[in-house]
Amino acid sequence: MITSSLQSSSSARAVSRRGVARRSVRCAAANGSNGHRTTFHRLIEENGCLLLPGVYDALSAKAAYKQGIKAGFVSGYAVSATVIGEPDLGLLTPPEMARKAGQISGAVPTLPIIADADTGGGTVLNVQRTIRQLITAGCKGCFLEDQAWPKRIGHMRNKEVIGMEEFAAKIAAAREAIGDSDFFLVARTDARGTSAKYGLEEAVKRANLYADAGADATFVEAPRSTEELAIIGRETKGLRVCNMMEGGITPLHTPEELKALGFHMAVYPLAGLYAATRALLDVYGTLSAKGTTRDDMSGLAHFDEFNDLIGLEEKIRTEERLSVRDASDKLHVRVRAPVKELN
Ligand SMILES: C[C@@](O)(CC(=O)O)C(=O)O
Ligand SMILES: [Mg+2]
Repeated sequence: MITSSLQSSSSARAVSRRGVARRSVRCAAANGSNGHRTTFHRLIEENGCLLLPGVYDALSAKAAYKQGIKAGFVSGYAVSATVIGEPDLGLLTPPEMARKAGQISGAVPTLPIIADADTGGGTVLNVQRTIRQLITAGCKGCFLEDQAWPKRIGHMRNKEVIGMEEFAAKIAAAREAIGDSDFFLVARTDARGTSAKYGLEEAVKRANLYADAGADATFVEAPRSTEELAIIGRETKGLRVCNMMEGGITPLHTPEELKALGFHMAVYPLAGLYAATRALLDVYGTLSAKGTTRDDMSGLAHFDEFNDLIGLEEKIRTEERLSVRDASDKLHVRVRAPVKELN
């Protein structure tokens, strides 16, 4: 049976012995693991259960923000697919993720983002470098997972996890790298999905150890039923993340339903990617078959709608404010009048 007494397992004690401070249970989103309040603690407090759709580039982030989304998840699965055209099997590198996250936060600074740090890229040293790169890129948090290399998609078979103490040390390393930065650390365990080897009990045990090691929230990946979600909501400490992947193992729920089950963040990592992919397949199929889109443009954004989304008018106004037109109506950079010399 799963009970919270698992929290005092010998593994947890071993990590504490190594100097990782034991944290008290955080029922509400009041403060971060090191006592300070991050953007994501505030957002969770304001929203109860924060909806976090996946965004994978500047455009998808702009679309999400325009539709009233308050925060985004930069999905490793989606960035791997869109940047290098590869499945989410650890081929995307941490600097590639940081670069994409930086483009997103630069384009939509009003949309706080949490990036997928996957396994952190190697040892505790790689984890610290990855965290610092994500902070520099403007991210407000990350997910770090305990999968063994090579990592796999959370809802795939044949996953492996590293030792729980080894991963707790990575969480402690991440916490140290975060310092006082406004950065929310989510510890993910993939133990539930390791077929015959481990089950939900192991995943709960790991989540609690990772909370003790310094994570702001925990994320048990790939629960198989609403009953399992309820167990995670009851048996794990502190703030909890839930992954809602269309076509995955876990039944889909709204943030309100997940809140009632004890969760604080509802991630829909692939909804945008899958919607865009459907639209691309459809329009290229139409072009391939008919050679034109003129008969049906219902699946396309309108010219004006698109230009509005990416802020064309505002850029034109800025350009005009900072430029002058010559006699032939060409724009030139406005040159400041020379400062009058004082004698
Ligand atoms: C959430 C995810 O990590 C996919 C997964 O492994 O479940 C992502 O990259 O979107
Ligand atoms: Mg991922």
